[in-house]
Amino acid sequence: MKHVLSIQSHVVYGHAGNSAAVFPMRRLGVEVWPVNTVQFSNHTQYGRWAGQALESSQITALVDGIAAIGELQRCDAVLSGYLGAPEQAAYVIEAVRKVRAANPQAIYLCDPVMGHPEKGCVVQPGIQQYLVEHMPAVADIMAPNHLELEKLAGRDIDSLADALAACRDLIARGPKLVLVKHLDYAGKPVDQFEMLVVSASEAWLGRRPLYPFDRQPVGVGDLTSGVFLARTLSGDDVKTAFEHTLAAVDAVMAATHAAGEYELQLVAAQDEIARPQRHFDAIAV
Ligand SMILES: Nc1ncnc2c1ncn2[C@@H]1O[C@H](COP(=O)(O)OP(=O)(O)O)[C@@H](O)[C@H]1O
Ligand SMILES: Cc1ncc(COP(=O)(O)O)c(C=O)c1O
Ligand SMILES: [Mg+2]
Repeated sequence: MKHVLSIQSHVVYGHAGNSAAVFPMRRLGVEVWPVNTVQFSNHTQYGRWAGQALESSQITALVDGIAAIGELQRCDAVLSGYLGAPEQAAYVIEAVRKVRAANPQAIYLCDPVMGHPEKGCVVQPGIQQYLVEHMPAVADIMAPNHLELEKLAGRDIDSLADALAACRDLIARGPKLVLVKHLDYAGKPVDQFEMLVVSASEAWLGRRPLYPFDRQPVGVGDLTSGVFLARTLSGDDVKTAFEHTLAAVDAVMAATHAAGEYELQLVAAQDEIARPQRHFDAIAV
């Protein structure tokens, strides 16, 4: 059994952050230790929410608590996502350091959630800058969306070639692998949703259907990075983990669209998260 320390948001209603990633990872056979950076009534794209951020030092206190019962060396990976305050980022790095000290094989997947003002994804000021400056040197895997890759690269990405170059530049700064959870550029097939995964020696493009939602569901990125990490820990190579992620996330999006729902239908689609019926071949690029 693999164990993931997952440091992300918690929403009471619906699915984003840990509330989008923990159940799928468990459904994929991975044990998850959730640390909640915020506890909100609902995700921020509703435009209003109740709740608050966790005191930053609690991240260290909770990790120390696991070490104190002698279990931290069982941690195989740290996953971080939505943060509630810029101060939390340094504590995430501290948690990674402690986990690696307890288990030198442990990996760190950083989903650099930066927010998207136009879409209504609200992230506190200062978080973006910290993620750009500090996380590439610490993370083994980074999982940006298109906008986050542009911020990490410090330039616009207008083509697949641009995206590949940005991923390779990012790899030169630290991570061994970059998963672009959402790629968007002029000329992309209009009815397809694209993802990309890049290492120093390989690059795969993935396509899955784009569904015509009235309101775009939230938490897709968090689901994507969680599934990819769970499959990677289970022993998949990069291509296999990527193809499983494409298919599992597609199954959730298809179920959500078919149900006419705004929140991700993770429970309804749970069997397909574990064993998707459709398969999407990754394309070598
Ligand atoms: N198959 C799909 N069909 C339609 N929309 C999708 C599909 N998959 C994801 N999306 C939407 O694409 C957007 C991706 O969000 P973005 O912020 O770019 O990245 P991420 O969620 O990866 O952080 C979300 O609004 C999500 O609802
Ligand atoms: C509380 C919370 N967590 C996480 C996210 C990130 O969601 P996504 O996976 O769509 O990037 C959001 C986006 O609005 C959010 O409000
Ligand atoms: Mg995201």
